[in-house]
Amino acid sequence: MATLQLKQIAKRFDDTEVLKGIDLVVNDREFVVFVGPSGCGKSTLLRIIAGLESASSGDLLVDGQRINDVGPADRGLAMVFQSYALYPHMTVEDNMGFSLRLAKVPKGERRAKVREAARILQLEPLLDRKPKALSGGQRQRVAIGRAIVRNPSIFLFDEPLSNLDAALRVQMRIELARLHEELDATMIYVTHDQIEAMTMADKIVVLQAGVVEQIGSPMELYHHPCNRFVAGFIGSPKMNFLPVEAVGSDERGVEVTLPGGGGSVVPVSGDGVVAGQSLELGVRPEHLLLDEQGPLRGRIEVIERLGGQTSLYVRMEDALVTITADGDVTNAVHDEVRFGFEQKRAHLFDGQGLALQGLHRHPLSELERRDNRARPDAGA
Ligand SMILES: Nc1ncnc2c1ncn2[C@@H]1O[C@H](COP(=O)(O)OP(=O)(O)OP(=O)(O)O)[C@@H](O)[C@H]1O
Repeated sequence: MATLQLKQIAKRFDDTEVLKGIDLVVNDREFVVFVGPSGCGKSTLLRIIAGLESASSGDLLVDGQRINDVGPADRGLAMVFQSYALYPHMTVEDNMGFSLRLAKVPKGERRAKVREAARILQLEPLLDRKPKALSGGQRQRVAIGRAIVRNPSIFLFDEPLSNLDAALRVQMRIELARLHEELDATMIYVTHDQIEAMTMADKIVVLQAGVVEQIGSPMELYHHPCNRFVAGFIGSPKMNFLPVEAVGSDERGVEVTLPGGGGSVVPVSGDGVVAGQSLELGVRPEHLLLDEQGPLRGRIEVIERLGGQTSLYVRMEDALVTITADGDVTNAVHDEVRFGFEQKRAHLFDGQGLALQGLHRHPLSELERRDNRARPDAGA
């Protein structure tokens, strides 16, 4: 059992406040990913959890016990770093067993634990090798093995895949997901890569400038981003944003004037919206649809064919939008195209960048329901 709770964690380096009161619950066996742009404070937050950095204020609790003053070695956590930090003169087996040797674990027991971790990570044939005779992915697995042998209550990963090439990152992502299943452990994972966050997390924590922007399951964040930042950060290719003007609102939603003069009703709550108000329409590339009758128009600037699907980059009057189309779409660069969008999948953001609340929410999965119950702040 390991539940981690952060209460109002803040961190200052001299005059700079890099974490501004973080509240978070990481439930037992959850895979939680901290994601956000460079410098948002995610590594600092992980290092505070690990005990490598102290919080300026706030409380950290593991299973209800305050651990702020407990040293890093005694927190029952194990951290895997981006730089693998393996000892070059030691074999894989000795690298993996090193912390156990320091802890004076008897040799037989040490060997058994290392062998078991090597089995889980498929490193058995490599136990006698030195790190320099390993590939990047194999070194990273050894670094993970070093954490596994310590049988931590919580695993902490700090961008562990960023030194690997794209293909290996995909493979390691799958292995980490499998590892999470097999070990049934609580894991906290830091990345700036929203695809890693989407594919691995039970729960994503989106950070920006030391503040939590939103916490939710991957699909919760995809369907219901609470603001423009989260909407633009989660999802690939990125969400498109278009300036629109409110005409009015009723029970169907908010009616807006689109760029080019067409109109549309977006099924979101119009509370507080006044006629003439400037808003932003957010539509994901996969929800923009080529349609000769569509209310939007532009000229294709670039076409990216990925095989199964094609990205069209379309220049509108004052925006460049991305449309995800069929792989076999026959359009060419410079074509004028018309397109529309799925209204029920569109978002509207006010002048502060806050999302107007959707009238028709997608049904939550069982996981999301459980997740929301566990979060006292998760009302809507
Ligand atoms: N020891 C330190 N002294 C002063 N400032 C620091 C220190 N460590 C981090 N910072 C600052 O704190 C902020 C957050 O850093 P942090 O490394 O947590 O960001 P991050 O989100 O992990 O970014 P990245 O993805 O680039 O690693 C940055 O502005 C950084 O410059």
